[in-house]
Amino acid sequence: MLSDPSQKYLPYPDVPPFTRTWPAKRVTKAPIWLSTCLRDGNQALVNPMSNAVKLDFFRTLVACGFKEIEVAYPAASDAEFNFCRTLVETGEIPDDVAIQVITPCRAELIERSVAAVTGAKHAIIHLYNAVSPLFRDVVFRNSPDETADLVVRSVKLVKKLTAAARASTGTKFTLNYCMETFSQTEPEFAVRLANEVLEAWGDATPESKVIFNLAATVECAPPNHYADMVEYFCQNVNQRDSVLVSLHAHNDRGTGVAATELGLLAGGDRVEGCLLGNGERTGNVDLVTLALNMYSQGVSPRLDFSNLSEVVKVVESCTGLSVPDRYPYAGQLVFSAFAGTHQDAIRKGLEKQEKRHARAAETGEKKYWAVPYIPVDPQDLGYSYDNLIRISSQSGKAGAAHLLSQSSLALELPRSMQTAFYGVVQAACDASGKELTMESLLSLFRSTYHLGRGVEFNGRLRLDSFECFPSNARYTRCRVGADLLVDGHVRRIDGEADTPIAALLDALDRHVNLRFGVREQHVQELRSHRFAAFVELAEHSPQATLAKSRGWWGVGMSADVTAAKLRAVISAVNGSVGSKALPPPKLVFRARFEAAVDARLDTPDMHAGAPPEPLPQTHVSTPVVSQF
Ligand SMILES: CC(=O)SCCNC(=O)CCNC(=O)[C@H](O)C(C)(C)COP(=O)(O)OP(=O)(O)OC[C@H]1O[C@@H](n2cnc3c(N)ncnc32)[C@H](O)[C@@H]1OP(=O)(O)O
Ligand SMILES: CC(C)C(=O)C(=O)O
Ligand SMILES: [Mg+2]
Repeated sequence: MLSDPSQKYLPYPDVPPFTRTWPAKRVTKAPIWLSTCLRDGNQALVNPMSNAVKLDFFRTLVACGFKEIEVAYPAASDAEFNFCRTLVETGEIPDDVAIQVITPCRAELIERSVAAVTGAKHAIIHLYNAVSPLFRDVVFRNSPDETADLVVRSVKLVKKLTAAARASTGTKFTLNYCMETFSQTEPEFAVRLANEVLEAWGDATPESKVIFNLAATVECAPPNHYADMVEYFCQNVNQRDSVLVSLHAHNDRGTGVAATELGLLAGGDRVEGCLLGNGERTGNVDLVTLALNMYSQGVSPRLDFSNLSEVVKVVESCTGLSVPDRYPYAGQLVFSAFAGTHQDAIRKGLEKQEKRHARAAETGEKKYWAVPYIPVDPQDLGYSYDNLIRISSQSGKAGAAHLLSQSSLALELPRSMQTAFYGVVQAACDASGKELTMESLLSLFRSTYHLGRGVEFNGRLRLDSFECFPSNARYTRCRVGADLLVDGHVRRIDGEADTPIAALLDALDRHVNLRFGVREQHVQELRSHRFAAFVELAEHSPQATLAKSRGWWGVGMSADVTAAKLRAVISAVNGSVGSKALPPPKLVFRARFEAAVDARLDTPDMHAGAPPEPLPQTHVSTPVVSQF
């Protein structure tokens, strides 16, 4: 049992009264982004990055579009200092990118930090000290006045050193003063410090602003509190138009992103954070999530994550950390649905959207994204739709049907066949307790419907070859003759009816003693002039009507539509016979039957050219011979 927290933890204090406006606002433009992956992120790693690795990371940040990058804590080590010098001296830094370095309020460390970046086109000196009561008391043992004095002295030193460096090299310097632990500091004191900094710096203007970094160094309150602190600061700091308010959230309560989003509503102009939320403890705020949250609201973040998996790879290999599967946007599983009703909605959403986009292309309207459960188009981030739907025991018929439609077979199963196949899929998933991959799904489909590799049947019954003829002069009846392999033995069968399917069923009845009726049938035109036929057969029995007796679906594919249908019949029959013993062949007066048919074909009408009526199911205007 947890102990009584009211005896141990203090809730966050109230912000002094002010006119709160942020709840009614919206973010309509991207902030200035500052990546601190190479500093705040790096200082939190078990094994900090080498300079070679940092350089790779730096290049990735530039490629993503960052214009401000914190590259080091130069006073920490020679390596950190040298990294800055390498960047400055080798021309690695694009002209439109400013590098930032951080320094505590200690004279010798400030000097080293300014020296580290002198010569760059634009450098930002990030000066920090913790200012909350706890830190003033415990770490610095300073009063508020002593704290302010330390800050003012340090700012003046930065000003002096940067002015000299600018005079000798032309480097443009910007001051970024960070109140470490800002979110736990008395709001009035934070404003006082900022105003003293503005005075000490002296020349903040709208063209050359001072940055105030308002750090939630440790996230100790809900995001609305951070937003209140930020808005209070924005409303009370002097020279607001000469100030850039920078947000620097950590994620101790898991709400770093929320705090930053609310902080932006509250007046934040700039955001500091790390790609994918690396950083001490639970990390810095994640810039990928923030940027893509903005993107999915129709606001350009002005950062490029169109190849997000590449960014993930770089971050993982540079930091040695791994991105969890459920991580927003970047995780392996975030664009995958396993649950049946989600899959159904996604499938319907994609279908409907395709039609909507086709109409929009004609009318010139915008092609908005609106797919249930998928807030952002995975293709925008460089992913395909291949993983959108994955099959497990939690999936439904729509999921398996979607996968089949996306598979190499490209089959669009009729709705009631989807339900039938779903039962098979569910049984397989239940038995294995695992995901059914696309490959396993295809092999389950092939074995269920007795489709061998390629086009061959692998059931007990197999059509080796068949002929289909019109059997009367009006083309309203046809005859099917076939070599049927039954358990490896060829039986010559033939039958007659008004469609090829019915004629084959007639032949099966006559020769194999199997009686079926057709409950449903569908034909799908596939790519490259091929057809898929789906047929549901039901056993004809004196006891049950067709509608009530058990059904078996079959599927057949061929370049010949009649062949596809007849194969579908045999596929369904194979499902029905399973391993049951087959009835012996019936005795047929074959010679007499054939003679009768031949006689009919030989009627004068046949040659006189009476206008033929199309057959109801298929056009068999000339004899079709299909070899399997
Ligand atoms: C929230 C953040 O991310 S802040 C950034 C933190 N990052 C780092 O610390 C990484 C790099 N740091 C380092 O390499 C080292 O800490 C150094 C080189 C900066 C300083 O090293 P040391 O001189 O050995 O000091 P140490 O690391 O023990 O720091 C503690 C001292 O710094 C003081 N200090 C801490 N922060 C600050 C600050 N912002 N400004 C001035 N002094 C500070 C402490 O009060 C303490 O002083 P004390 O020894 O007089 O009591
Ligand atoms: C020192 C500042 C910038 C910081 O990293 C923090 O407060 O979290
Ligand atoms: Mg930090």
